[in-house]
Amino acid sequence: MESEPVSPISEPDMATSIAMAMAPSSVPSTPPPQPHRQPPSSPPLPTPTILNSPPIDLSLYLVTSSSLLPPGRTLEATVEAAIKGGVTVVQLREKALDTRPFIDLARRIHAITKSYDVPLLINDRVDVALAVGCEGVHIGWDDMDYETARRLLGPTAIIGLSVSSLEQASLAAATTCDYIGVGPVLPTPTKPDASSPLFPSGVRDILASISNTRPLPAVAIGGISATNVQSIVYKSRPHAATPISGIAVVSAIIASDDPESASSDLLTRSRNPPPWAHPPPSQTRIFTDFYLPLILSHAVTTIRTIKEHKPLVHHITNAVVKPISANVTLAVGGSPIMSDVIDEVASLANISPYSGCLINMGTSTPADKALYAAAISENNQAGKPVVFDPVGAGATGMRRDIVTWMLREAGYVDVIKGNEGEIRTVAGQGVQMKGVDSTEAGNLEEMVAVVQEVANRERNIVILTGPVDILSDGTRTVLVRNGHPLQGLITGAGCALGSVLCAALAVSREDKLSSCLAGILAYNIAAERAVAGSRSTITGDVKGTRRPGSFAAAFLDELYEVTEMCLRGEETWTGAVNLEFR
Ligand SMILES: Cc1ncc(COP(=O)(O)OP(=O)(O)O)c(N)n1
Ligand SMILES: Cc1nc(C(=O)O)sc1CCOP(=O)(O)O
Repeated sequence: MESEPVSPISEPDMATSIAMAMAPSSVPSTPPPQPHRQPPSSPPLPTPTILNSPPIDLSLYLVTSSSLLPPGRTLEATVEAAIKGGVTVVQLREKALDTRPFIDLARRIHAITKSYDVPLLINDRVDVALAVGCEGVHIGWDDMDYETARRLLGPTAIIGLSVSSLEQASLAAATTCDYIGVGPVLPTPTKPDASSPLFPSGVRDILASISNTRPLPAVAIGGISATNVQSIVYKSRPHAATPISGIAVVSAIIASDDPESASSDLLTRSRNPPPWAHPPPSQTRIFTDFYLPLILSHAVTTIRTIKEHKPLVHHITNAVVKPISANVTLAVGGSPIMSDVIDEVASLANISPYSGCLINMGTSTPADKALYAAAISENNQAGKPVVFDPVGAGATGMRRDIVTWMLREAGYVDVIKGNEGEIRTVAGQGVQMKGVDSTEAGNLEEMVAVVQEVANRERNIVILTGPVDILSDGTRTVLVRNGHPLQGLITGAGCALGSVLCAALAVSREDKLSSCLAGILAYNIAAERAVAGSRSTITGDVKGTRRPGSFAAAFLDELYEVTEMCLRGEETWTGAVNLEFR
């Protein structure tokens, strides 16, 4: 995250005494040690007549709430520990305090923040900020209006505004405020009167909406913790617009028994790209017809790597498809394990350098959410891929709720794979599925647009399976016109594709779209070969089929054959590939 310089404030001079009171504090001659903090990026302002505030480092913004302190801890000790851990701004937000004790507490906290050269802002109360002489305030839309606050506090004070909607973003951008607090990102018990959660995609829309008028420095706030911070920072980053400058938290630091470690952990995670992040487009394969030979050659290499590394595929899947999923995983060279035990997910995510987790919602109940959350979190932290199959997503309200929760709150899934009805549901369209099978038959161009939209929103890979499979990472899109209708007549053939995708990503994640394409191609060409009949490299037989029962067996055989060819470096099977790049 980059720290944005604050725009010049062109207010007229204010009453000197007020401005003096709000001038940034001077740095003590011998500041205490600051293990995680960088030196201030510009010297403190000598007089209040200078109209430019120094840049504020919003990287890790602590908002206080004494009511959340663990028993025996003081706010003073917590704030100091948090600053030592890397907090760059402190906001005193003490809703229960009357004016006199609020000012007393603010003076004590300011003495600490000043000694570390960290700005102290006061929540809502311009009068308290003036009384204490701290660096500024944070105000919402029910508090004193911005222009009055600016007039009282003077041009050099830091003033932040809350933003919960596009409308508030545009109002804030029309002021000379120094930053915005955008939230709540997720539901949070810390602020029961907060408006509806924005989720990372809402934060992204807000940042994008002001990017052409006034790209204000922004912190995301609400429900942010060590486990979700990377996902929030990653997913909230807009394309071609300034990303958030930092994160603001209350409970993740204030309620911690070790606020110094909690702060340094949050700062490290928020600054470092998550292990599952997409590489920039310049580092991924170019998807055009010209590069087809390279794309196919890479597909062969990916499948060969599955055979070589035998990745563990942790299936959290429905009972109906477990046998075919295990058989398909074995046929492509992976190692399947079926486990729905929450206590095992951490071990399974870390058991091997080559592993991944497939979450299939076929027979989900709300009680499974804890298992899904743990599996996603452990695999995210281990940098292992998660493939999500939202089976029957549009069939019932319960399934829709699980899907919404999975994508908004549970963490990051690398791939969402589903049929048309499922992907439309994930996109937020009010599709009513009759069961797990898609009854939609939309226009291809529109389906391509839906896939691209969800991939952009989730910043992951989205795969819509059907007569034509559509894959996209939001930037590159490819249509696969391979496969056979008999695949639709075998229970679990769709679900078991998730096993292959997971195995491919477990061994090759530098370009996730290419890895998924490799898995789909091997899978669909195997289906075509099962119907057409091919000469077995093992027995020499040629035997095709047009009936589902024998197709199931022939399909497994061909999947094995195709992937064994890859192991030998043979690319002939790719001659049947039929792709269209968009
Ligand atoms: C950094 C930051 N962003 C938003 C808020 C919310 O402020 P507000 O809308 O004034 O609500 P209360 O905090 O007063 O409940 C904030 N405090 N800090
Ligand atoms: C103070 C505040 N403002 C919010 C907003 O959406 O404007 S959410 C919030 C509370 C954030 O607390 P926690 O980090 O414990 O979830």
